[in-house]
Amino acid sequence: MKLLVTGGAGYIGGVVVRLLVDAGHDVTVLDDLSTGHADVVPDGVTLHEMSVHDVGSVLDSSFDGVLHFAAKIAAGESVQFPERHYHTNVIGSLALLDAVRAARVPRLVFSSTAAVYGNPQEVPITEDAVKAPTNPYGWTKLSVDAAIGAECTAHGLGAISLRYFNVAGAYIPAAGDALGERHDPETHLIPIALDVAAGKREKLQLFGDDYPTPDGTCVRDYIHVADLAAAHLLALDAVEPSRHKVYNLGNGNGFSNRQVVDVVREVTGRTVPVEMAERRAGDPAELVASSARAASELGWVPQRPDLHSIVADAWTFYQSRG
Ligand SMILES: NC(=O)c1ccc[n+]([C@@H]2O[C@H](COP(=O)([O-])OP(=O)(O)OC[C@H]3O[C@@H](n4cnc5c(N)ncnc54)[C@H](O)[C@@H]3O)[C@@H](O)[C@H]2O)c1
Ligand SMILES: O=c1ccn([C@@H]2O[C@H](COP(=O)(O)OP(=O)(O)O[C@H]3O[C@H](CO)[C@@H](O)[C@H](O)[C@H]3O)[C@@H](O)[C@H]2O)c(=O)[nH]1
Repeated sequence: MKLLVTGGAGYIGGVVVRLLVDAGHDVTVLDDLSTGHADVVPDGVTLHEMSVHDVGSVLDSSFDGVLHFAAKIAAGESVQFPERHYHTNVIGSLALLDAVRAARVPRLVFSSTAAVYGNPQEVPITEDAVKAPTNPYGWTKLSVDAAIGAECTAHGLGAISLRYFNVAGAYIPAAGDALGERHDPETHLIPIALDVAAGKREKLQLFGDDYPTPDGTCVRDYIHVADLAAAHLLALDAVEPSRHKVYNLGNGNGFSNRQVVDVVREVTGRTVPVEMAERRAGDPAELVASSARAASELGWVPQRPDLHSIVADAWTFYQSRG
């Protein structure tokens, strides 16, 4: 298939691009490089360095599908600067839908998120659970999911929203460069804890220990970036015209922030000094996925569900970067 990948120079999009190219697809990347890196895009893949707001100048009827990763991603930032998230995630995605409609592109795979659920009434969270985001980031993704659903009904688009839980680890291929998280500034728990383990930061601040969880810190479900990326290829094949399908992607195992730090200590063999800090505004207490629907309908089976292997791959990548 001829595919456009927005955000394909980013952490997750970059791994998906690699898998798509390996599977023989003809891939084009659109990315403004605001958080991504041009060197992630493989040789032979065209990179349009531009904003998703201008995607109409790139997309034409020769494309068979779009995978839409380009977004602002940090939930905490979205509380402080909601306008950034609405501008990129909502207005940018609406520009994409306009371009998809104009060019009659038949397939869309969208990066949605566990953040659409907010504080769940039950865990694990199924796709039918109540959606009550606790931060603007989650609201932007929920509103785009709704816009995509309406687009499919009205105009025949076939789309899949993949609701990722916490993506972590690195893609370590047998040949070629490894791909991992390179956000600047970094906001995610695991790469920050690795920075501390490596001595690049003095200590890790843990945001809140008074949540209604077993040890008081937030609980998340970590999914290996390579497992997550594999789901996108399955999704491309599962798209059906005029339908919008939604799948949660996680391992179904919750780890508290303290437990994550313990795993980082075990994997690295280093000390990770921790300092308790205030809650980070907008954080839900617990996000753990039921991915039963993705298993039964997409045939998706994570190959690296163990948090130790996820952190070990992140650490291998971290060390490879010196
Ligand atoms: N990382 C996670 O744990 C996680 C979890 C759930 C959902 N997601 C979603 O997955 C997607 C990818 O996340 P990621 O972790 O790879 O983040 P990332 O920041 O590494 O990648 C996002 C990419 O989009 C690009 N981009 C941002 N704004 C753009 C714009 N206006 N126009 C064009 N390109 C733009 C960036 O340069 C970057 O390359 C996002 O949509 C995010 O919301 C991520
Ligand atoms: O220095 C830090 C960084 C994070 N945390 C905590 O660690 C947990 C996980 O935070 P983080 O790694 O920032 O991820 P989330 O805020 O859970 O969000 C990620 O996972 C969501 C899906 O669950 C995605 O939608 C988001 O895009 C992605 O950033 C939260 O309780 C944070 O408060 C700390 O305590 N200290």
